[in-house]
Amino acid sequence: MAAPLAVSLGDPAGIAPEVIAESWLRREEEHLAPFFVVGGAQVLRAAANSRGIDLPIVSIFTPGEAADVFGSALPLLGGEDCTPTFGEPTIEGATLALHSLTSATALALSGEAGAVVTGPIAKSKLAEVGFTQPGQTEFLADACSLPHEAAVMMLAGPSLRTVPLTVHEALSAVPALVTRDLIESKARIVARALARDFGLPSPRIAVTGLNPHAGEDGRMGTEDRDVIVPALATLQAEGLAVTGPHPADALFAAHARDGYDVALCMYHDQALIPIKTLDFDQGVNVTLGLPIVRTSPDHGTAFPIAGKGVASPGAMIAAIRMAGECAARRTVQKAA
Ligand SMILES: NC(=O)c1ccc[n+]([C@@H]2O[C@H](COP(=O)([O-])OP(=O)(O)OC[C@H]3O[C@@H](n4cnc5c(N)ncnc54)[C@H](O)[C@@H]3O)[C@@H](O)[C@H]2O)c1
Ligand SMILES: N[C@H](C(=O)O)[C@H](O)COP(=O)(O)O
Repeated sequence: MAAPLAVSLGDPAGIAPEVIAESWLRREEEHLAPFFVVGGAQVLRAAANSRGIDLPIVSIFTPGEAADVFGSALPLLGGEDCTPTFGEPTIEGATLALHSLTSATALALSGEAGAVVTGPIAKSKLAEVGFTQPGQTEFLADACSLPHEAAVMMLAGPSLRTVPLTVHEALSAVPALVTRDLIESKARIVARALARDFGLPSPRIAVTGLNPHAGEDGRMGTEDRDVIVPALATLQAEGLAVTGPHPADALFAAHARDGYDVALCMYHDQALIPIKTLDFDQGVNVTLGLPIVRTSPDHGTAFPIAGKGVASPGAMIAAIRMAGECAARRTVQKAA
């Protein structure tokens, strides 16, 4: 049995508290592994109330107590809290979000938690309280003493998996960042992770072109011909099932998606638009390459709809489910 999952609160002014509450409410029908939340009791209660949920919360003092509580109440670890201000992010709330993320990550690293599921944070708000990384992915890399490039973001839904080669970078900076080394290193991490955590021993990796029509033989940009093609040749020589560079505009059609297990895309929106178009309410942001399991819903804080009872809990439920599945698989692997 894997250890319970640690769920970080996310920005308390966003929708994370309410979708976490809804996830606990649906724990049986959604077959969710036991989880506990780190901090934010009054925020969670207020968020639940905004959806008409009378949320039973029980404080636990160690993660090990979570499983016994989970069937009748939401286990909560840690007493840090803040005043609920739905839709209005505050410094107090950002501080709580950062402390919750830090504690949840530490519990996963110690093995007391089987995984960390991160509630969405607002990067710009967290930067005001000392968060220096581009996102939670890089925060987790630092916590695991890994270089940022070793932590690979994958978005996974029922229809599609995508990985952005470059992530939170200005579009103008992307062409220079598309290098053979980055393509080769991320493809290797993806291949290893899909074998380890997703039961795909030889995953088919479709790599997109950077330019329209994958450069049209160099007539619309040369990165595809001069950078991506050689990188793929190197990976193919190593035995990885990589193909491309594929024209990105046709790669996400239903018939095309049957031909690969994951699409390695050149930049953030090239990877995230299709997954959030096809599977928004079931999309999971999973970090590959870490010694711990980390997932997050594909959405953000959604401040404008926080506390209004309209946020879908689907992606948070999917993130918790995937974390439980990956944690259970790693527990079996360790025991073997
Ligand atoms: N997992 C994460 O930590 C994560 C993911 C994406 C964005 N963010 C952060 O969140 C903040 C807002 O980002 P954004 O506006 O680009 O993205 P967002 O996902 O917060 O919102 C995009 C749109 O989707 C809607 N939406 C989001 N989640 C929804 C849900 N569960 N149900 C119904 N509608 C939903 C929002 O109302 C909005 O219209 C930013 O600071 C960004 O950095 C965090
Ligand atoms: N790029 C992610 C998305 O749009 O879903 C989001 O910003 C989360 O990134 P981190 O998990 O690195 O914070």
